[in-house]
Amino acid sequence: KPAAQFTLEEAQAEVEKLRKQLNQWRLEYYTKDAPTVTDNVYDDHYRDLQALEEAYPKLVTPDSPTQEVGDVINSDFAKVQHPIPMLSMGDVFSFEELSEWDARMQSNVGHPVDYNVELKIDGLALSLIYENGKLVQGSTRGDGNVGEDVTRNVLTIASVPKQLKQPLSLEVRGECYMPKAAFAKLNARQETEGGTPFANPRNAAAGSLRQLDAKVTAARELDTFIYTLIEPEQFNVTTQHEAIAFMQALGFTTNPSSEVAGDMQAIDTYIKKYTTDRDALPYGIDGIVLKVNDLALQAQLGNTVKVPRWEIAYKFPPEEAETVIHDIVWT
Ligand SMILES: NC(=O)c1cnc(OC2CCCC2)nc1N
Repeated sequence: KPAAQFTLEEAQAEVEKLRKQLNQWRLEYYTKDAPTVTDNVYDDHYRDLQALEEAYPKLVTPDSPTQEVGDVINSDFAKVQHPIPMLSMGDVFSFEELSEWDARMQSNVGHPVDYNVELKIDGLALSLIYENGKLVQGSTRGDGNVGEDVTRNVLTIASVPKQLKQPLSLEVRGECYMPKAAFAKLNARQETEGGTPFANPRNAAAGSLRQLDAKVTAARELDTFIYTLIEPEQFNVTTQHEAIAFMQALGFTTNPSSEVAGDMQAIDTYIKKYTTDRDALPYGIDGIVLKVNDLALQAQLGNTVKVPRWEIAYKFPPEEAETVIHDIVWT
């Protein structure tokens, strides 16, 4: 029932129940990568707690999941400070909202803006740092400022170049994901060996990358799509589309489906294409990402505390989780 219909006592009891339940689910999700509920169930309970905390602010406690930013850091990993924060993305859930975002951008900037449109790979964010072309560090996003050092695990991922084609010192970021076929094989093996099957490829990728034993990671057939070049001006790269080509030329795996779009018509076509093609892709996507293509303009627009102003994610409606898992694992 709506938060406003709760008395303070009822709200107190409900908030405590929701907080305990959500923190238990967070623990499963972030430290054991084996959640017992789907993301939608988690999100619904989270929104109920948020509504009650808004109605009764004095019920908010520091340990409430609404007060925590980003991933829970697994203390077994060494910590890594990200020199440039790894931000998450604002997201919209309809083409209309996306068009409104675009309209605000165009009026903000005062002239037509080109976007680089990319598939939103459903994995976990990864940072890779190279010195003179040699991979020296791999890390997770963590809370955006402090992540986990997963270098040993990253060295076992075939698509991560250990040595770049040029002896450059740079940082790139991208998505670590588990291809659908690898996910099906893994869950089938989990079933036969009495392990816990993973709910979806994203959880499987997170659980596989954030393994303390790199040999386990090596067996999980993880893959990557790299999409961000840090400090591109150092390499005279001026657009996001160019940055992807530059990183591909160095040996990184980049997603072949990114393209420059000059208007919402082109973006609508892209969204329709990948809404249709989604199930046929060999990897999971949960939407598309629009980025201002001109990197100088991105820098000018800057970021809010949590998300860049120059990009937005359009999220597809959640597909029937059971159907997806059923298609992949048991047919
Ligand atoms: N999951 C993806 O495929 C994806 C995620 N993030 C980004 O961009 C970063 C750049 C700064 C904040 C988000 N691009 C993507 N394609």
